[in-house]
Amino acid sequence: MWRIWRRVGSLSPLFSSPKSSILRQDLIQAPYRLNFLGILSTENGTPATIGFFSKEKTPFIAFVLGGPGSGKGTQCAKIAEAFGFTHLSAGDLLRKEISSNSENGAMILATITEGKIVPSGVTIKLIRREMESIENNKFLIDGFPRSEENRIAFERITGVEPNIVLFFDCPEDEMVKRVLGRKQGRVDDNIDTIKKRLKVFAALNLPVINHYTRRGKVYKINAVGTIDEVFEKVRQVFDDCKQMIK
Ligand SMILES: Nc1ncnc2c1ncn2[C@@H]1O[C@H](COP(=O)(O)OP(=O)(O)OP(=O)(O)O)[C@@H](O)[C@H]1O
Ligand SMILES: Nc1ccn([C@H]2C[C@H](O)[C@@H](COP(=O)(O)O)O2)c(=O)n1
Ligand SMILES: [Mg+2]
Repeated sequence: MWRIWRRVGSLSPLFSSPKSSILRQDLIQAPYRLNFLGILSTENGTPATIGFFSKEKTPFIAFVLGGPGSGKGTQCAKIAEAFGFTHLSAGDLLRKEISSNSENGAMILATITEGKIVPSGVTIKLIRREMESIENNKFLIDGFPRSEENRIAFERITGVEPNIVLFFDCPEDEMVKRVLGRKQGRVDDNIDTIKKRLKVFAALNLPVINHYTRRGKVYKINAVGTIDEVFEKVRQVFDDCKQMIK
């Protein structure tokens, strides 16, 4: 089983307050603490790593990034069908939390309505829960990481980096047009929130894409064109990566 949650490295004793994050309660069985960014650290403040996966069974992970309305969800559905991936949308998982009246529902709703980013611990917990419950070794993680804080927290907690990162590059006016035309009743599909989301994308998500570009992991796809035209470019990426995908 690749779904083995194991501890990597030796870590110092926990000191914590009782009202702690979901991360510590649910992800952490051993003596760690969270720093002010919500990132695990040891007692002396150095980042700690807890692996999600056993080495032999680490899944193939593709992060799927792009601005609001760039077509991430649309293309992920097609990739999942054509290449047998499980599609996990961070936004969909957060919306499900809102509709299930979970303890974080109100906070998530307020954050999404403002076009801001939900704390990493909350989102990673939801992603982890899905990855644990699904028997697949190929995951598309859509809309995550949205910020360097998301990215660093995920890498520290899982001990892995994505195998590849798809970046759907789309002009802002096209993204606005698509989001306003979506008509799925999303609280954030209005012009005021879209403007905020575009700003958050440029300020917080582009640095993540730049980081993975430096790591040689980014496949930048021009998202302009019909859905099928864009998918042909995506298909080429996955065909080229076939050897890497178990
Ligand atoms: N290539 C395309 N051409 C025209 N419309 C598209 C294209 N791709 C997706 N759309 C439409 O644009 C809208 C937004 O697409 P989608 O939901 O896939 O974007 P997204 O990147 O997941 O956005 P968000 O980050 O807001 O979830 C949908 O209504 C979708 O049908
Ligand atoms: N990693 C994430 C992903 C999503 N969110 C919040 C903020 C987004 O505006 C909203 C909708 O996501 P989408 O469906 O557009 O991918 O969900 C977040 O806080 N952190
Ligand atoms: Mg989406």
